[in-house]
Parts: sequence; C-alpha cells; structure tokens
Amino acid sequence: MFIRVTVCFRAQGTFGSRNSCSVHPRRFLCMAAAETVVADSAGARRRGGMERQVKSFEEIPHTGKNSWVNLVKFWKEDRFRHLHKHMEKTFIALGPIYREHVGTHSSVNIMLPSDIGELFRSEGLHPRRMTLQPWTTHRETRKHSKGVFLKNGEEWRSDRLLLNKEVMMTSAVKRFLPLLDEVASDFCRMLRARVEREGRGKEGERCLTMDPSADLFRFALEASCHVIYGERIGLFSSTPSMESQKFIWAVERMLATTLPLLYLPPRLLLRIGAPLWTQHASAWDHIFSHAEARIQRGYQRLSSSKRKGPEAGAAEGQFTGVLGQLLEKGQLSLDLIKANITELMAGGVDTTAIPLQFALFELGRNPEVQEKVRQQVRTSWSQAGGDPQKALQGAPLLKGIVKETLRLYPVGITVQRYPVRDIVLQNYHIPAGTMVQACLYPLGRSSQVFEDPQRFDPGRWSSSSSREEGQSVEGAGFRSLAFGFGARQCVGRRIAENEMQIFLMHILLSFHLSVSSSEDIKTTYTLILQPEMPPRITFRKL
Ligand code: HEM
Repeated sequence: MFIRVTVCFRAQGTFGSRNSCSVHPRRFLCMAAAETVVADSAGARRRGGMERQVKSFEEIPHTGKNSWVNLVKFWKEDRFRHLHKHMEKTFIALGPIYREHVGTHSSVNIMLPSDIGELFRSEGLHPRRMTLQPWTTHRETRKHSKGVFLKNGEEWRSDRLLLNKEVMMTSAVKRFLPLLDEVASDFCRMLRARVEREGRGKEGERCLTMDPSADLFRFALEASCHVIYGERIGLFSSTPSMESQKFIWAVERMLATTLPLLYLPPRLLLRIGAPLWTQHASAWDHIFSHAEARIQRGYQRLSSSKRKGPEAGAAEGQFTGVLGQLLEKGQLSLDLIKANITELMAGGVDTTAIPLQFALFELGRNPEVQEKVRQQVRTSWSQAGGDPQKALQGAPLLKGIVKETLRLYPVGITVQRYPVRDIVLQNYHIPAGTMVQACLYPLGRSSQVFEDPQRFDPGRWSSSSSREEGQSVEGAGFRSLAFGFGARQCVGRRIAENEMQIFLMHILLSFHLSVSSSEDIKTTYTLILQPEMPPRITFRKL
C-alpha cells in the first residue's frame, strides 16, 4: 500500500440534508437495493419506463454542516484512530452513502459493490494528489513530488506500465518468488530454533507463546529488500543492524504522523502542527536516504559491470532485484527510478507485516480452518518438487486466507477516486471531481455483501463458492478491493500477495498455531489498520 493522502478543496455546495442523524437503519437496507445509474442530461433516471428525479448532491446525508466543528469532534472523541468504526456506525445510521466534511477534508463515502463499480468505471488517470508533499519546503519530497505525484494522465500511465513489467506481471512474479521463498523459509528456520531454545514442553515438541509483531516487521523488510534491491540485509541474525531498525522506525513514524497532519490546513499546520511536521519530514528524510544509498550502489555496480563486461557483474540471467532490472533496462529516468523505489520500500513493510499478524491470529482461533489449509498445503508442497510457484498454485486456500484477512482487516480502509464525469450513486448526483471514498472496512463486514461476514472462511473466495455467494448477496464483483482497482491499483500487489502466501505456507508446514483467547482483536487506524495490542500467538513445532 502507499499513502494516498488526498484532500478535496472543491466547494461542495451547501449542506442541505436536515434529518441525516435520524435516518432509521431500515432505510439503509432499502436504499441499498436501489441500482446505480448514470444521470442523463435531464438529470432524471429511467427504470421500468418510469422517470425518477435524481436527487441533488446537497441532499446526500451528512455528518454535520460545519467542517471545523467536525474536526474538533474528531480530535475530542479520538475518531481518527477509530475512523473505520466511525464509518461503519455512520453507514448504519445514514444509509449506504454519506458526505463528511472534517477540516480541509471533504468526501462522499460509499460501501456497496454496485456503487463502487460505478465509481471505478468513471475514474480517469488522475495524478495522485498528495496533500502534504506540495506544502513542504523539504527538498527531497519536493523532487519526489515532481517525479511521481504530480505527473499527469498518459505520462504517468506509460511510466507505470514500465514499472508494472518488473513487479506486477506473471514473468516478474516468476523472477521474485524464489527470493521470497528463501526469506520465508529462513524465517521459519530461525523461529524453529527460537522455539526450541526458549519454548516449553518436551524436546522436539516445544511451543512458544509470543508477540510476533517485531519479527514480522523484520520478515517484511528483509523480503522487500531482497525483492527490490536484490540483496539480503541480515535481519534474522541475532543482532540486526541499527540501520534496518531505524528504517522500520522511520516508516512507522511517517505513517503515524500523516493522518493528523492530513486534516490541518497549511496555516494551522505551521502553528500547531509544527512538531508533527518536523517528525514527519525527518521520517521521510530517512526513508529517502535509505533508498538513495542503495540506488547509488546499484548504479555503481551496473556501471562497473558495463565497463568490465558481463562476466564482472551479475551472472547472466541472474535476477538483481527490481532496482537492478530498472537500471539495466534504462527506460525510466534515474529520478523516476529513485522515486518509485522509495515508494516501493516505504509502502511495502507495514502493509504486509500487519495483515500477517491478523492472519496468524485468525488461523490460531480457527483451528479447523487451519488444519484444512495445512492439509492442502502439505499435499501441494510435496507435489511441487521445491517449486514455490507450483506449491502456491496447488494451495488456493492460501490466497483465500490473504483475501479473507484483508476483507476483515483492510490495511487501507478506503480507496479514493475523483470521477471524471458526473455520476449517480444511490440516486444522488455526484459532480465530476468530487472525492468519493469506497469504505472497505464496512464493506467487508456487511451482511448485505457477505454471508455470515464475521466468519473467517478462506473457502468463500474459491470460484465455485463465489458464484453461489454472488447469487444470494449484493453483486459478486467489487468485493475484494484491499489493493484498490484499475490502472492505479497497488503496484506492490503481486509482491504482497506472494510474500504473504509463501510466508503462511512455510509457517503452516512448520508450526501449529493457537491463541489463548478467541475474542476479537481491537483495532486502531493510523493510516493503516492495525491491532491496538499485537495478538500473542502460540507456535508449536510440528
Ligand atoms: C497487503 C498489502 C497491501 C495492501 C492491502 C495495499 C493496498 C494498497 C492500496 C489500496 C493502494 C491504492 C490503490 C488504489 O487507489 O486503487 C495501494 C497503492 C500502492 N501500494 Fe500498496 N498495498 C499493499 C502492499 C504493498 C507493497 C508490498 C508495496 C511495495 C512493494 C506497495 C506499494 C504501493 C504503491 C507504491 C502504491 C501507489 C501506487 C500508485 O498510485 O501508482 N503496496 N496499495
């Protein structure tokens, strides 16, 4: 994931709806049944020969007229940290579409797949609008903004297509999957040794109860570096380097400081947000310098191998990481390579480490599911002859675990778009350019969209059950959107999916997982959704 920090400064008209807070939950259900249509020129919509007037934008239910009063409420009630719960409650109160105005931030929020489908169909190739980047005088982020964030339409798209070749396409997955496999199996080797050393029980059957969050961060960083830079950084050693630890801290600080800064206008930011801003900028500094150092090294390596001939560099055909590939092909400018590599590094650690915490927890509290997946993994692994790609293909429930985890705990709780043409959602007119958010947390937990939504069931994503489910619940498409959609979807998607699946495969082959309490984990939102307290997991050696 990457932080798509977006603010819409458009005047959104007056706020006309009066009774928004008194809407009964039942309205939610009947509104949800309404189909989504595009407004015709007369602003009317036709259904079964009848014409119904499309309601105006101002009539969309909202959470309060005054955006500054709302901002104060958000601060006072600590809603930023519980934004996902706030959204869920607001949809229940107001129906499947509502407007929200908080400080400088204005959005229309939606949660039903049919509306989300309509939204995505009307997306253009907008540049990503980073609120914070353009405000800063920070040299590196400015340069970076020019390189990636402020690029427009087709120019952005052609760069993105070049990047996709190295990270999204099947041929790219084939190149980097063995690297992820190596890191995941090393991780399990390290964990087995630790369980043997520190665990309880008889030798050979030891189990260890622990909070795995720090280890999962190390795993995700080691895996990212291996895929992106083509190098291991030794995080599984007993004394990982201070540099790596500092990188993890910087990413965490950057994420934690982004959300509060996002809702402040520049002038207020300078007064009351200055300390936050300083922390935010210095976190970015660190992330940039981390990438910069590696890019320099990669560039020098490439130049020297060009000077000395191919035998001096990497062996022919050897994968030198995404960075090596981009440098070697030389289709993107060096500045763009830097910007993209920094984004991949900054966006690729917490985003996979945190869902892995949730996945281990859900497997621990659902022992039957765990056993079923393990059986499938064992069979597939034994038939794959050491080929990680074959092993994953033969165990589709692993993919189901990733989807199911992200359904219940979407890392980014919204996907945002500015439609390029006027659209109609839930019979309300949405002008082009409005910021519309698809709210993934309420979507994933809605009984209108998923049967028995609280159940952790990786099998629900298999093609046969999806078809069945599609018949009984709201539209079968646009339900699994944790990585976004379309041209602008998560560029790290294939890395993340494969990294998580291969990790879970090795864990299930090596350990039985359990948890002491099957109570739900409390979650908090700090630009990404995470557990308030990391769950403790018991790993028993198999
Ligand atoms: C479970 C893990 C992850 C999730 C759920 C996730 C989710 C997302 C989402 C929702 C978006 C916005 C997509 C849209 O607007 O349609 C995004 C964008 C992005 N993600 Fe991820 N992500 C994950 C892992 C990663 C990883 C591992 C990387 C890097 C290796 C990464 C790098 C990025 C980047 C660079 C973007 C911006 C793409 C662009 O706008 O061009 N993400 N991600």
